[in-house]
Amino acid sequence: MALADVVSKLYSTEINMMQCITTIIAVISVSIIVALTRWTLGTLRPKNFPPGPRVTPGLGNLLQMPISKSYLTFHKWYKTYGDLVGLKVGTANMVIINSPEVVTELFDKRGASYSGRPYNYILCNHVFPSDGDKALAILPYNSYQRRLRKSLTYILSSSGISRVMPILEAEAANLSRLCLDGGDNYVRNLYYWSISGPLAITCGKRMDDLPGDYTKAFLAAQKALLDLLVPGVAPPVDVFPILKYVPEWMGASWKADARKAHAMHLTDRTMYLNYGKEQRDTLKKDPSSVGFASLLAKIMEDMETKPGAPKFSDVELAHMGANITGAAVDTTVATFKSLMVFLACYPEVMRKVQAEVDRVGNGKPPTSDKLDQLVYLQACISETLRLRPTTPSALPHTIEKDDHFRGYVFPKGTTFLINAWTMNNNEEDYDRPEEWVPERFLENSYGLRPERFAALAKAIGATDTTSGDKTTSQPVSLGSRRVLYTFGSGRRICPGVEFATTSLLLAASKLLWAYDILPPPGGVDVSIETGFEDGVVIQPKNPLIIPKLRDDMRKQGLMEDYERTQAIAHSLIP
Ligand code: HEM
Repeated sequence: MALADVVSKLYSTEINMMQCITTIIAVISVSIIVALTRWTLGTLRPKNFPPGPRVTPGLGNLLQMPISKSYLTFHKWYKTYGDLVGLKVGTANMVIINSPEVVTELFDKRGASYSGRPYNYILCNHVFPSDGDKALAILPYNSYQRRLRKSLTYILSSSGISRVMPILEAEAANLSRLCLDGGDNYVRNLYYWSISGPLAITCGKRMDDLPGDYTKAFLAAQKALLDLLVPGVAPPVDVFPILKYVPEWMGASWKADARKAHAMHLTDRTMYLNYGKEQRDTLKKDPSSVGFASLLAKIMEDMETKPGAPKFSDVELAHMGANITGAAVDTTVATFKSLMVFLACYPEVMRKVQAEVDRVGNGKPPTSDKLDQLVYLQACISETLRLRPTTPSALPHTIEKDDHFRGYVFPKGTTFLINAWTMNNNEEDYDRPEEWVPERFLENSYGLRPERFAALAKAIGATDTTSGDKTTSQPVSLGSRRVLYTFGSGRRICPGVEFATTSLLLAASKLLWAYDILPPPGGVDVSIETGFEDGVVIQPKNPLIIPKLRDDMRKQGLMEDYERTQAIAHSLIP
């Protein structure tokens, strides 16, 4: 080949290469422009979407999204925009619901569509990566979620609560005994109490039989998980999916954190499964040796003996036990801490509660069969859940298909938040909503302004039976309106409502029978801005109240109550 031919060939190859590179660059540039344009358009407010703060193209409302005490910002937005506030979180659509009527219409009446959960990439892919390996609270609304939830009725329905009541009572009596340390280990004791009930009823193991540092291990695992949910701490991979691909060595340390959380939770739920199997084996060998079959042992028995019983894999059973405890502990402890702080802050209310528990207990700590007589204490718990709703925005729900409401359009996949904070602070509904006034729940079972309650009752044709003796107010249903929205609503409403309120009533009544609740040395701060933590649940920054024995006779009374209830619990779970 002549030199000229070689040069010309090389030259034309170079031209081809150049053309090729230019084409690739052009294709990449066009793809980036298309992707950016689509992203930017996706961050704009959809047509007929509820009003909300102005969006920034490319970011939506991300710049305005609060990362701390979000409910306070949501409340300001409610005052500007009303019952429904529409937001763009990146390209995702979010609607905040601020009124009970809208919650009823959407979550309750249209529950079949409004019961999904947003997909959380970190939890679903890294912490709980395999199928069936998912906490109930994050499962999509599907047949497995429904089967799992239904199985909980064995311990969480009204009859389930009666079944587990002796165990809950024993754990409440134990909390009173632990407080004989004068409050030195108050927070640790609260966790011990709140873990012990769910643990015993799900897998048939008492806390006393576990290694001494289990509370610590449990809390470390909870923290590892919750840290991955706190905005600002965890990276927003659901908003910017590209962040998923950032390798660990380039700063994506959340991947290591998620692995750690996965390992800790795997150890925990394996423990539940093994204890459940242990109890099932014991029951098989000698059914009379155990008085109470735990949730896991009962499901295993049903799977073995009843042909049509729902089937669960070992992974699913392990999750079931551990998840119940996980969902119960932080919420119950936070509510209890808030209740005690309010009682310490309002000694006159504490005295009224003590008068009630003394009357009901008749010389002893109140027993579980008298809980319905603790009307004033129940009012204090309801008022605490109103003023400091433990989960102020509940958990998000999503819709599977487009929907229309009041002229608005909600595109498929929109996330909805119940803004319990705003509903609980609504001035039209509540007299002096910013104050802790348990008496409002004696006026009527909803704690509403009397005239508001009467108007709502009239509107649905209900009869007010609360007039007369205010200390024995009869619950009057206001149709489908819930007393409070702190536990969410619709088909994903907290299944542990009765368990939580029963545990709180038991523990608080026994504690107040035995102790005065004194404020910590520096006093209590009940201001939401300065006195309460900024986290996944609302709880006091300084919960360290001082339980002071009312008199020495009460020590004897609480010890007798402890021994009596322990003997019963021990006969149920030896
Ligand atoms: C004061 C205590 C508690 C509060 C404030 C609370 C609050 C909530 C809220 C707001 C939800 C989401 C509801 C929704 O999506 O509409 C929820 C879900 C859940 N709660 Fe509770 N909870 C408490 C105690 C408990 C207890 C004691 C248990 C178990 C014994 C429990 C088990 C669950 C479970 C399993 C879910 C997930 C339900 C599902 O996704 O279908 N909770 N809770």
